[in-house]
Amino acid sequence: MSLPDEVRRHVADVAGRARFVTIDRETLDALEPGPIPPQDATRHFHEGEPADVADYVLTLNAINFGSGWFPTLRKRPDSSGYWTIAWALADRFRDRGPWTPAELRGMTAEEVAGVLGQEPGHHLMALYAEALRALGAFLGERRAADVFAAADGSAARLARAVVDGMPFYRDHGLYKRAQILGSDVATFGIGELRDLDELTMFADNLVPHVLRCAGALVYDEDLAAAIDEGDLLPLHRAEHEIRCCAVHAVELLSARTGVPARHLDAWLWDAGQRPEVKARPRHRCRTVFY
Ligand SMILES: Nc1nc2c(c(CN[C@H]3C=C[C@H](O)[C@@H]3O)cn2[C@@H]2O[C@H](COP(=O)(O)O)[C@@H](O)[C@H]2O)c(=O)[nH]1
Repeated sequence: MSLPDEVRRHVADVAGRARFVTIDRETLDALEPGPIPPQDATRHFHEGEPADVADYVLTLNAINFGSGWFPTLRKRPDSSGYWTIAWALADRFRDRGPWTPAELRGMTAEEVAGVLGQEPGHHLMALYAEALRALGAFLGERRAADVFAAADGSAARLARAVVDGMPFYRDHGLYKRAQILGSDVATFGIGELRDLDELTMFADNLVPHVLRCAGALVYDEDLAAAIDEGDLLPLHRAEHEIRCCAVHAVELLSARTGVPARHLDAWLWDAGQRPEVKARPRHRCRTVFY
């Protein structure tokens, strides 16, 4: 079974017996997909040699997590947590190019903090350094382009490779970062992948929040109160139900509209950048998975 199919089966099972989250089918079935946003050429590194852009995509993906800590990060102007990290990394690639696998294997929290403009002692910097050291070990003497080529045109196979190769990708049942990697390889124009439409929605904390704001996901009273209070959720249980129900809801939306889940994800995630959506607290969980 392909990794995305494994996710589809898992989320349908969790959604079918969820205790804290329900999918409001009437609201979901009334949703009409919106536009996919254009690429951001300032805050993403698109302009380099293809091999360097490939290194950027994999390096960014390896640290594309930390949303549970984002309120404690120093943000760049008009930029969310993700965009702060993506932009700072893009500037590092502009100034000094990619890290070599050997440099990645020797990565320190101090160096990452320096690149990202954060406090060296911030816990997330230690996690990012650990993630980048694991990337360096996973690469060996390869470059990202070699990893993408080894996937032989399959986003599902690429996802399985990073899950097997790096512990921080083992977001079992959802595999958010492993799946968005293939989508980003396509988005950045650095590889042809033939099974992109097989990917599921990328289970972060923002897309479920957009669905909740739209009324398509309904949380039980205590869970909603905890989230609205800004409480950190423990990994799994209610947090896992939120992400699974969101992925399942997007699968239902994709089946009805014919729009691939990864495109629905891009529309919903972009909608989540709107101030009125950001003004309402979304769920926060301190994990390396998203
Ligand atoms: N579901 C989904 N989650 C996504 C993305 C992105 C950005 N990627 C796209 C952007 C342009 C390219 O097209 C990339 O594909 C980041 N995240 C997650 O969001 C969270 C942070 O959010 P905020 O606190 O607002 O920065 C964090 O867990 C981060 O991992 C996405 O696209 N979908």
